Amino acid sequence: MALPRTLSVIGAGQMGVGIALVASLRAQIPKVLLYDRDPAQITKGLAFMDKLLQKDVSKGKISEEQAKAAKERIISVSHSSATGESGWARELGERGTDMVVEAASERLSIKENIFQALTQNLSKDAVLASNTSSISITKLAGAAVDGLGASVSRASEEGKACAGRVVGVHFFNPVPVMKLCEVIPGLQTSDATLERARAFAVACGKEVTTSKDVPGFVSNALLMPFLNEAIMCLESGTATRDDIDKTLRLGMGHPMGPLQLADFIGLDTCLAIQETLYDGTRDSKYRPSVLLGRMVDAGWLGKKSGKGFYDY
Ligand SMILES: NC(=O)c1ccc[n+]([C@@H]2O[C@H](COP(=O)([O-])OP(=O)(O)OC[C@H]3O[C@@H](n4cnc5c(N)ncnc54)[C@H](O)[C@@H]3O)[C@@H](O)[C@H]2O)c1
Repeated sequence: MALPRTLSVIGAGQMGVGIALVASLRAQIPKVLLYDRDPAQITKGLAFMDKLLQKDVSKGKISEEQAKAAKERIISVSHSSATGESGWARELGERGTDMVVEAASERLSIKENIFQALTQNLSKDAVLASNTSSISITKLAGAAVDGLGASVSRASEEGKACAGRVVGVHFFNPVPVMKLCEVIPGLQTSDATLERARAFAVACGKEVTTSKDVPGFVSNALLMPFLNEAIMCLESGTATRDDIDKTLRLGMGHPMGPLQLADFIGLDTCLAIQETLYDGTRDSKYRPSVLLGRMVDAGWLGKKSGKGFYDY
């Protein structure tokens, strides 16, 4: 199965940077374009990548040359280098993008706008993948068709072909370390797109599982209620932060406690996933804890902002 020659990663947060790195270092995609609407995120992301590559070199996992080649394959694209509202998408198209992995913030409206801009600017055969943790791939595929304009219906042949190239590729955090990629077909995803997504994940060094397009997919439909229960335990004073995390670490053998894990994922991302689970199922068991909402209101987003349940 052919791998992309030019991969574009949208969003240079903790996931986008990790995906760009494994695509370059492991899958050896010749060109990996990294775009974020916030140029500071790209600068921060590239510096973090350097640190990870140097760590691999010092441990003898890769050579200096491999690290240098991996770095050279990654090209940053920022708002300042692209003009107009969709200038970034035009630039990704002009540079020959044949696969995208969208890893922007977990908000439906953000992702819908991105997918619309992608169909307006990229070649018709480019695979459009999302790293979303919970948002419906079927919905994103619908948004991609809307990008073609009001005259193209979602059920027309053109609409079906466009939606058929949208797929979920859900990597885990930290991407260079975690061995799994969950692949999610939407209702419209073609078999060829699914195979290209799987081949890409395998080339990035991952084992692949497949989940149906349900809110949270398999992974977060199981993980998020667990994290939410831990936050509710803290909220109700059942135990302290340290005792909740210690219980799971030492009693159940988890590598980190649920509150620490929520901090690592990002509390805004956890809240967004829980809201998708709750809205998508209307099942009260998925209601996000009030404390989680308040922490996000306070801007305490976990490790990435320097404060969450722990200080960083
Ligand atoms: N954090 C995790 O553990 C984890 C795991 C698997 C999947 N995900 C998913 O990956 C995606 C990214 O998560 P993250 O943890 O990297 O978030 P993050 O907050 O670290 O990064 C998100 C990035 O998206 C950028 N962004 C926002 N809107 C944009 C736009 N319109 N165009 C371009 N860039 C935009 C932001 O500037 C930011 O750099 C989300 O969909 C999330 O659910 C996260």
